[in-house]
Amino acid sequence: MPTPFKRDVKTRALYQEPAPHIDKDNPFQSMMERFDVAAELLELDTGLYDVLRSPSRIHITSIPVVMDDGRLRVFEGYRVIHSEVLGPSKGGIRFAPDVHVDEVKALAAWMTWKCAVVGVPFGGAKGGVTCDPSTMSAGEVERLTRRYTANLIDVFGPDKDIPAPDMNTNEQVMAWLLDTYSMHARRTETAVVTGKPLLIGGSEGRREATGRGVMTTTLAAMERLGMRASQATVAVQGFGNVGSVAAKLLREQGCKVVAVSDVSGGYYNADGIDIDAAAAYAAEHDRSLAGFDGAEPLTNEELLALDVDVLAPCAKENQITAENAGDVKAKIVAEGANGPTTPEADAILNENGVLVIPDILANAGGVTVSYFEWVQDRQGYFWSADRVNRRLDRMMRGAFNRVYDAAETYDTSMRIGAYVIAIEKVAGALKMRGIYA
Ligand SMILES: NC(=O)C1=CN([C@@H]2O[C@H](COP(=O)(O)OP(=O)(O)OC[C@H]3O[C@@H](n4cnc5c(N)ncnc54)[C@H](OP(=O)(O)O)[C@@H]3O)[C@@H](O)[C@H]2O)C=CC1
Ligand SMILES: O=C(O)CCC(=O)C(=O)O
Repeated sequence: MPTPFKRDVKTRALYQEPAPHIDKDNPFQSMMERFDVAAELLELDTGLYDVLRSPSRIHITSIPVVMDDGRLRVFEGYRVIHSEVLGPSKGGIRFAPDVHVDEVKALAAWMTWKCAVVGVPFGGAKGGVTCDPSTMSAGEVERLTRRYTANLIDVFGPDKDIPAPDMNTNEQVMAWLLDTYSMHARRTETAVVTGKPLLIGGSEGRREATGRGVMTTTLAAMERLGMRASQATVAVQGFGNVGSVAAKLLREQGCKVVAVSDVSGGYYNADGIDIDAAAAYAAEHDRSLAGFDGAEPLTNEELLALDVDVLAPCAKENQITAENAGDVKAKIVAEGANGPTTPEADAILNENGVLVIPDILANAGGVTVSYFEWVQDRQGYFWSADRVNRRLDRMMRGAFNRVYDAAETYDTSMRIGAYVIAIEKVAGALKMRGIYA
């Protein structure tokens, strides 16, 4: 079995004096650590370095919402546009209690690199609102979404900035966003948002696209390592849009999915979990697996340390850390989530020969089908699920191979290989557009 790429250690701080303090839980710093390694490998011009590390614009907005009990509450919302160099900016919106501006900045930059890695003609953006939707009624979430959209009406637009779903947002939230934008525009503008319902211009395959990309890249990694899907065991952390679909599709490819989890904890069955039953259970229980009896309970920490072939973290940032990376026994880590592995954990996984399919590649299926959705909306011509999935698989395979080859060429990890491809592309476009003029 070939050894995964080893060299992934930053040796000197070329670009910043003094070297920045790295707060290991700050996603933007964690993104920058990887960016620095790739920039150094590319000997990136320091001026370009400064442009690429800085978000183009950060919008922060106060969102007053009348709650069901009549009280007025004010939520804080963000939209960070990291880059528009390759096209209109693109990226999801998340609603979560721990959303903060540094997280959204990191997620926006990851969108820029992700779009460049898979080759979709978008820049990067991300949005978020600090709120806990699990404690809010549908009416409260709708009012929050509509006010957030209205406050950012000049930011969004099919040729400017195009949102999509992320954690705790879904097709319904995208439908409210579309409707609010369209009310202000005085026309129905389907291409302003992706990940919306089929009935109002959504695409076949978008809901499953991120999990599908995780499946495709995992199979490509297995082939490179000489592993067979029919003999592989898998553990998936997070059972939302990304995790549940990745689990289902890997199961369909013959893998045995022995563990899944959500915030209620992990669920383990050595004979393989019935993913359809787990998904049906979660759908009936307010999205939660709590009480699912097709498996034994285990903690999320225990799930990460299971003796499986593939570990797919599909929940949130900073799950594989310096503290637990040494316990990871999987041969492949497929990052369905954004930023699930800290830089310190990366070094440990690399040292232990684990092949990490980085987030900006593994979870890029979502934005790829979002691109297809945007194209279809603009053409007013809609594709079959089969066409969407074939094109998605082709793009994800192509991107996987380019990243794998870049990692070999630079004798580095797939993560740094992916950053190298992305930075080269965005920096090349910047130069071509004459940023220095
Ligand atoms: N949706 C998309 O198209 C894309 C999403 N991503 C990324 O994938 C990740 C998941 O997004 P998505 O599936 O859309 O989000 P969802 O909100 O649909 O699902 C998130 C899942 O993670 C679980 N979870 C949250 N915290 C933990 C934890 N500490 N331990 C275990 N499970 C946890 C949630 O559990 P519970 O439901 O119980 O809260 C839920 O099952 C995020 O990082 C997102 O940025 C990346 C690309 C595209
Ligand atoms: O589909 C999109 O436009 C973006 C999805 C997203 O937010 C992500 O890839 O992290």
